[in-house]
Amino acid sequence: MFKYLSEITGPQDIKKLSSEELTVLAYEIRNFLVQSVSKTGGHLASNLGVVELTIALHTVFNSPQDKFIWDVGHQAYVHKLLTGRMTSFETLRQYKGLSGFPKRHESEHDHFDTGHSSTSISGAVGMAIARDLKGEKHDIISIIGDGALTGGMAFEAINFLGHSKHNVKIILNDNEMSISQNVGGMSIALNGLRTSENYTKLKGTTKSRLMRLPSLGEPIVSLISKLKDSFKYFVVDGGVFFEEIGLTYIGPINGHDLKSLTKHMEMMKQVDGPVLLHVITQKGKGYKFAEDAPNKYHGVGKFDPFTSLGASGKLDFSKVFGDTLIEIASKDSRVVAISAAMIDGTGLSEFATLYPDRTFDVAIAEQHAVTMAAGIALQGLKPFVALYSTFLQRAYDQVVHDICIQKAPVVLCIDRAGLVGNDGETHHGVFDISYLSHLPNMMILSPKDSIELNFMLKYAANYSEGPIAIRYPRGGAYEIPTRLPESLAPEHLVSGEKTVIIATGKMVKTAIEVSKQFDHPIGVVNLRKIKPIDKKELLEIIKQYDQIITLEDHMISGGMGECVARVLRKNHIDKSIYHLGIDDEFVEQGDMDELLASIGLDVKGVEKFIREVENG
Ligand SMILES: Cc1ncc(C[n+]2csc(CCOP(=O)(O)OP(=O)(O)O)c2C)c(N)n1
Ligand SMILES: CC(=O)[C@@H](O)[C@H](O)COP(=O)(O)O
Ligand SMILES: [Mg+2]
Repeated sequence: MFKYLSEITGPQDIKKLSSEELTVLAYEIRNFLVQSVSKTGGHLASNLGVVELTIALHTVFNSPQDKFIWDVGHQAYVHKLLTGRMTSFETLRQYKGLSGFPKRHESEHDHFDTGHSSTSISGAVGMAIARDLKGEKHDIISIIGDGALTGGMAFEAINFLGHSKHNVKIILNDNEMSISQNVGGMSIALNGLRTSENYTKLKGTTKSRLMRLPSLGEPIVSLISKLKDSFKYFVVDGGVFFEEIGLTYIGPINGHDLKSLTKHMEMMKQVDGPVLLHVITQKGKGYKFAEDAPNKYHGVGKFDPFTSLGASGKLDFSKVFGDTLIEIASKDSRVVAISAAMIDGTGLSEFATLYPDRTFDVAIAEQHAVTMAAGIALQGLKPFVALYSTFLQRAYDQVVHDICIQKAPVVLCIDRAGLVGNDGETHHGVFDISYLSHLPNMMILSPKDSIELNFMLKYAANYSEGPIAIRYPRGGAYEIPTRLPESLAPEHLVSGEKTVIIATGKMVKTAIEVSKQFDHPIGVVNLRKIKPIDKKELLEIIKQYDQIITLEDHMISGGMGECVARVLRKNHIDKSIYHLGIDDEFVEQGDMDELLASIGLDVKGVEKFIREVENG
């Protein structure tokens, strides 16, 4: 069915194909991607946009000697297909299956693991330094999107590269999209290049323009070094920003024109120094539904390829957050929302429509988001910063230095806390309690269900003593039928004997299920305020038990359990305490239930553990 694609075992097979055959290959790849991702879920739209770009890379460069670094890495599916991994696609993002991101352990063609944005240029510069010191000769190519280019790290790397002058190639894949519309001054500047008269003309005349260039190889090298100043305006009078900072700029070029891509990549190959090729692509290219709504097809679950994805409409914790914030903001004009390129994912879309002047999407700039929130808070407004747990890792120092030390009353709304599932180790939010709980002035809340999340957000809106972090999980929201929350003190949900489980967040639900598996009652406590722990109330509850099991989908080290153990130690309570959570390992990808089972945090695993403890 896939005449050319099925025959590709590695880049050497692509190099044998004629330009006509490569065009058919591109068509087959798009077909394959839509069919395959519709069965597994995955990052579709970005990959549809880089089909020709990736074919051209593998035609011009020699992987694995030449090394590609894919920024974020969610767009590396085509690269995986062209490097012998086609048959693994049925396991994409599944437990033990093909990763949705580049993985060094997966292939000799993957050289740098990614998942978080804006790391590729720094990684490439590092590899170039090593190459040069070792006296090796090969190319290192960072492929970075216009969204990822908004991240501070990318600027830091370009700043360094502009003066270090290492031979690093950067392909800027500009599709005008982050997950949603890309935002920011850089995005406006790129738009200037895209819409420049020369590029508009060039789109139709690439061929004739290129014909006027000298043939590739030595002549172009000398042309570049002799005519550096005119070369920088080679295609359009643009790219000045990159040029002034010290990079050679080529572009913009049409990223769906294979011939043009190949010629310009050959050209950039000749440049001995930092060079950026600006490629214009369309996110979702070739699949109408994704072209029309690239944000909906950025990351998808399983879908029917013949019908459009419906609006999800499902009530997840992000939606509970967004809806509650709208309710709060309607009564409190101090409330503003901040997102770092994740308006949709964090449930802020509706808020942004209702309150455009009070919504700030700062692009992929978590550090800036946090410090900006401190500035807003210290001037008497109430910023709610919605970030995924894993991406807040970027802004650790800003949380310490700008929020905690100044006691800025910022609300950190930490979405995707705990395991996230198929994105795997780069995306699990399993470190936030550790990196927040040791910070003076920080309060950490962790709702057991959607009712508690609503309650905590309202509590945070009225709290002005300092920062509050509220962590909640990825996925469907639910309510556990208990009393409505009146306070944040530990909640003794199930009374038991001998053994009590102290759980937090979504693991409270698991603990309740576990307690039902026993003939004798097992106690359950909902520790919804992790820091500071209301020790009087907690000690009062646990005095009736002999042993304590703490349960969290977070690292054990620095996690909730260790916070509880510290309270016991400080108060000279000598009871057995066991911690269930994630041990000293990165948890891989997979469906959530599978992952929880694999690390013993499902109902069965916790039950087994308690039986072992109880039976000595
Ligand atoms: C530090 C960080 N923040 C947020 C994200 C979430 N994220 C993943 S892809 C993406 C958009 C990237 O846009 P771009 O680089 O232009 O690639 P495209 O999807 O357009 O191909 C975002 C915000 C991330 N991976 N890393
Ligand atoms: C690649 C990336 O970082 C995001 O696209 C991420 O995969 C989104 O995760 P959610 O599906 O949880 O929003
Ligand atoms: Mg983009």
